[in-house]
Amino acid sequence: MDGPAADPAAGSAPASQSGLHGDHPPGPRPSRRHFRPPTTLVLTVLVLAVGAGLSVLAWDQSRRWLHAEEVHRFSDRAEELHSRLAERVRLYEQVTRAAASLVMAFPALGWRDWSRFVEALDAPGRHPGMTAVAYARAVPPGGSGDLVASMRAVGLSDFRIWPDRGGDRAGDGAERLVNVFAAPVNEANVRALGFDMMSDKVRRAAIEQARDSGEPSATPAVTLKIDEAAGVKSAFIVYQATYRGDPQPPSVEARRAAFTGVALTPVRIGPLMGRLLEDRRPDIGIELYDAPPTAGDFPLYRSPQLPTARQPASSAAIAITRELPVGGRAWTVRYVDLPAASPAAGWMPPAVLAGGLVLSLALAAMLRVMMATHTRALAMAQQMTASLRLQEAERSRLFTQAPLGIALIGVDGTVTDCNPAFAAAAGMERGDLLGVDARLRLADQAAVFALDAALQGESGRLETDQPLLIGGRRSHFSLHFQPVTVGGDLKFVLAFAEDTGEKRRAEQHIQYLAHFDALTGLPNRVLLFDRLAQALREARRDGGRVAVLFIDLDRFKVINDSLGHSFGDEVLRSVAQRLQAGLRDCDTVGRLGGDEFLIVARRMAVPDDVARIAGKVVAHLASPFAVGGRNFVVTPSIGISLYPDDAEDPEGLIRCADIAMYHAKEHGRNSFRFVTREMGARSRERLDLEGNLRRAIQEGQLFLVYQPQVDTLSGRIVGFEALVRWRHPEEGLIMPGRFLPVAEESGLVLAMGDWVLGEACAQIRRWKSRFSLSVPVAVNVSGAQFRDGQLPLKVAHALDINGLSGPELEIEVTEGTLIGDVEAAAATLTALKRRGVLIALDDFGTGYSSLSYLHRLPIDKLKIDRSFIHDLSTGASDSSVPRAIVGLGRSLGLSVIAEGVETQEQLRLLRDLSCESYQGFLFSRPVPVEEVEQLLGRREAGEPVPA
Ligand SMILES: Nc1nc2c(ncn2[C@@H]2O[C@@H]3COP(=O)(O)O[C@H]4[C@@H](O)[C@H](n5cnc6c(=O)[nH]c(N)nc65)O[C@@H]4COP(=O)(O)O[C@H]3[C@H]2O)c(=O)[nH]1
Repeated sequence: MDGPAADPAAGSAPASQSGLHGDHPPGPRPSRRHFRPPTTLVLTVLVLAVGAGLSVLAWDQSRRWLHAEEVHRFSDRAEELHSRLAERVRLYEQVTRAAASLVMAFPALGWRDWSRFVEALDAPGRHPGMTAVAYARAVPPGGSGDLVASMRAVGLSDFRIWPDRGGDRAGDGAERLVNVFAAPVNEANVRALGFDMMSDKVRRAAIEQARDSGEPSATPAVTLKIDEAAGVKSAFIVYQATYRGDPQPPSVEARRAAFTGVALTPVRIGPLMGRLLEDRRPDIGIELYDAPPTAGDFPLYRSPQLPTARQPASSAAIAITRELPVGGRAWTVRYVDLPAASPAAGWMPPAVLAGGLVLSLALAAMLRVMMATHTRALAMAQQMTASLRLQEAERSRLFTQAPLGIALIGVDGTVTDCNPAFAAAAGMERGDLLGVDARLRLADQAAVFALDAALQGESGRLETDQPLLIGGRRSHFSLHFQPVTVGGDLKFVLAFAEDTGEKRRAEQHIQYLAHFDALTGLPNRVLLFDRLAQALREARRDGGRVAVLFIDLDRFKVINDSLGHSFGDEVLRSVAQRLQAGLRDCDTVGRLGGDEFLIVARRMAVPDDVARIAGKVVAHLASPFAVGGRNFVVTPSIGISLYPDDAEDPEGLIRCADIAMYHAKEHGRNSFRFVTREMGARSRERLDLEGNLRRAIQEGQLFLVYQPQVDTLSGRIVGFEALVRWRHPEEGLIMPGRFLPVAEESGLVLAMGDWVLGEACAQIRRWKSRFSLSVPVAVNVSGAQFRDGQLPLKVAHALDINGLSGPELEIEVTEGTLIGDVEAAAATLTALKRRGVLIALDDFGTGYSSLSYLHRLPIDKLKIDRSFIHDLSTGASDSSVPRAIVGLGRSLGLSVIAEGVETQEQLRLLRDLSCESYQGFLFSRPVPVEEVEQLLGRREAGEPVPA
């Protein structure tokens, strides 16, 4: 039935898809060579460097661009300026030419005409720098006198030709060219009249040039005669020759021959340039040279903003040099950009640089932040990858180590993967399971249906008691099929298998424990209540009666305490068996806890039926039990309640039966009682009593009475027994028989015992001092007090604070108190004895055990229980027990006292038995302190006391 062999590799596809069963063991993967990105710092520096480089480039480019722009702008301005300068110079030439034309047109032109002509021209006003428009007449050799005469004739009386060249320069025959007209008329111009132009070499050259060319001709830079006093050199003079006859003779010779003089216009270059530049911002500087300048040349003009020749010109300064034709000369004009004066976008390159640098910095900072973010993201990604790997490994581990069986079943129904838990649940090897067709191998048909449904896309669960797979081991399994789809397509089915067999058994056990008593196997309180409720429902329906029998084992606590708990447990098991044996099937016996059992008896017709059952229980338990090699009898006290007579619900019935059980116990044990109305009331009273007793101890409502103990022969008082009483504020005197059981059950007996001990010792001290009391006073100590472990300490304390040495006090313990743990009892008694107190064994003869332990205990006195004394007088039994006790005491060296002696007859018999002392109503009832004191007083006085 293994089916076709499946390809395990193909089969494991879903597993690898799901990643449940990874091939790789968890742990670090083989390391790979990773591209290590440049560090953030390197990249940042790189970006910063590139950014700075680009910024510098941009700065340089913008600087160049600005420069080009500036050059362009500057050359425009320079060209414009140059053309204006050229225009102005041309105007000077025209004015000169016009003046020459005037002379040629009117050779007889007078001084006044000239002046009018110049005024009309408004030469100095319209032509800045032009100081005058003048005319110098050629004076042939020897002609100077005529000229002077003619000039003086027209009113220029001071006219003379100057400089004096020594009468036509020693007859050099040189032609003179004398300034005859100069307008406007002013002092300077008039002073210049008569000047012989030819006397100056520079001027003569220009004049000859003008004469020979017929064109305007200019001098190089000269100092005008009018400026000589000031020494200003920067001026030039434009000359235009005048001819006789033909205004423009055709040849040089003709021109020389016809030459009559020159019109001239002296021009100061400063004003000329000043006017030229005055409407401009000082953004351009001009240097004017008479010829192409060579190093060290002094310019005709230099703008004041320009550095002087001594100051080095900025190499960066933009300059253009142009040639300017001036009266046949070629001036050189150098235009220089004045960057300081130019507010052009000089800020731009630094701004570009600064901006670029700032941008680079910002970029670098941004990059740094981005890189940091990137690094963080990378770290996070690595962390996530690591955690994903861890998860994957965890999942894989989970799959393999999961206690839940998990299998992956492919769409064709074959097992493609499974974990060890699934294989274990199936009882097969994992390898044998892979490739198996699950639908053919599932043992439970319901599981096959569920798997089919899962392969159709429907999940399903089921529980099965059959093996998981055919041939597998049997248990109880919980199966769950879960289809896994991706995008609506079924990929595989997950099968979860849990072996719940163990769990089920545990649950069943818990269920059992929840309803059955682990010790006896009987139904426990829960199940008892359930059965009782069920029985009540049935009785309600059928009208029958249900009886509840509350069984408590008499003195079981003593058995348990004295013989050990395992012994007690054995007794309880034996009791349980006997109780069960005697009942009908329809009845239920259960254990409520401790030594309490409950019987629920159904279909009771009359109370007698119940009584019969109770009687049977008593009878069944009557025969002795043999446990741990001992034979002993366990008697029950049974309380009975009936439905519907006493109560209608389980709680009520059990409470009633409980109350009745207490009554059975109080009235002789080993018996049963039906509950009565009065019993309920008493049970409530019991509860009230506990509360009141608590208050009584605190509020001092307790007091002690003392019963004398008397010598049987002499009748002398040999001691007293202190007995506690309760004076209830409303109910009056309450005897210990009523409140002691409550005190013992509630634990109040400890506080009460402390009080009794303290009070008795205090009383002894008082009597000792007042009556020289020499007999002991006995105090009863309950079992709880005795087992408390504190008794020797408490006794010592009570003695100490009252200054008692010990023998004044006698401690009475019952035989039952001692037999539980003889060793411990012996230790406590020894401790008491060591403190000097006397020990009396109360109720002696009623105990269970043999008297063998007596010699091991430090006891002083045996008290014969009063039931034996009572029986003595009634003749109910012989005197063998008191006799034996007296004999025992004697043989052990113990004194013996009889309790409850009421009659002379009893006293007589005791004397016969040689019992030393007695106490009882015959001599005195327990009496209050005052009465004791009367007795003591009389005795001290030597009076006889009643005997
Ligand atoms: N019928 C009859 N009874 C006689 C006669 N002579 C004495 N009795 C009574 O017998 C009881 C003697 O005390 P018990 O055996 O120690 O029995 C005591 C004792 O076991 C317990 N008890 C009393 N006082 C204390 C106490 O202070 N502490 C403790 N732990 N138990 C106490 O209560 C029990 C009952 O005490 P009481 O009611 O005082 O009852 C007393 C006393 O009144 C007699 O001639 N005839």
